[in-house]
Amino acid sequence: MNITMTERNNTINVNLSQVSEQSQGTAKISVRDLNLFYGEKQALYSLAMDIQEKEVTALIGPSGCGKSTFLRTINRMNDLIDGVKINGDIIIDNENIYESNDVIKLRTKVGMVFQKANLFPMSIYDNVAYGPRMQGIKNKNKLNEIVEESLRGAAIWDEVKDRLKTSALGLSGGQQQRVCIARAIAMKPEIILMDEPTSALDPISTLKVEELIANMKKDYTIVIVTHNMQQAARVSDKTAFFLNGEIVEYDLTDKIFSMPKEKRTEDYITGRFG
Ligand SMILES: Nc1ncnc2c1ncn2[C@@H]1O[C@H](COP(=O)(O)OP(=O)(O)OP(=O)(O)O)[C@@H](O)[C@H]1O
Repeated sequence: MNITMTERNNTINVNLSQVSEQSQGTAKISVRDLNLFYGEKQALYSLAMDIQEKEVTALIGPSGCGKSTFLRTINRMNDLIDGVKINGDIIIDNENIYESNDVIKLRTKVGMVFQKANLFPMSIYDNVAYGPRMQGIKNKNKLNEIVEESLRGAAIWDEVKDRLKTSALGLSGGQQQRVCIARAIAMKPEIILMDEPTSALDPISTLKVEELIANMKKDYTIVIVTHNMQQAARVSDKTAFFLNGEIVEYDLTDKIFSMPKEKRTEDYITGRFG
């Protein structure tokens, strides 16, 4: 850590009082004084937030403000980038993920869905069964069960059940994205990170994915980056507004969109910049 204990305790006290207003349910993810540097360039500044269990939390803000960078810290995807330095804490279920070396376990618990569907050039079935097979599950009936359950969970079973053995790349973009969600679900995660999951989709597919997200929150804690403010308003319980690597405001989505406390939030959501 780059900061002394005294400074650090002060920071934590300030941050805890900031987040206490937002905390209502159980925090699944607690972020404390999180800073991230790409080489010399700082991209995240002293972030603090509690993300509640089985809620949808949206991250909004203009391009380059650090939303995706922050999202990737939650399953340590930034560790794969050269020259990244991170300090501060992310606590998931009472465990500081940056103090544990079990990144595989973390990424099983914290699944991710990307902007563009990134299915493997293999069948729909094999795409969804890929992760469970890598975890050592070989039993055919068990795999069948996981594949069906995951595709149902991603609201795409009925559309693909008769073509499970055909190439996943033959599906439409919206269907591929729901198979990506099924692939994430197949790993039985508790948290699902979504980085602009509908930005490459048409409006109808977007609505399907949004409905899916709304249904999924009974089972999962979801954190979603979106550029689409209507989408944040439609799908999320809480919204964090990012600007220049900082969280300007984090609150109930209804409040952020109807009565933001900060002028900068208001300017952004009313389209004055970004
Ligand atoms: N791999 C990287 N190496 C160096 N700098 C990076 C890297 N990835 C992101 N950055 C920088 O970090 C800052 C935050 O980027 P990030 O992609 O997290 O923002 P964002 O809010 O998700 O943007 P967008 O909405 O455009 O996706 C930007 O200045 C970006 O240029």
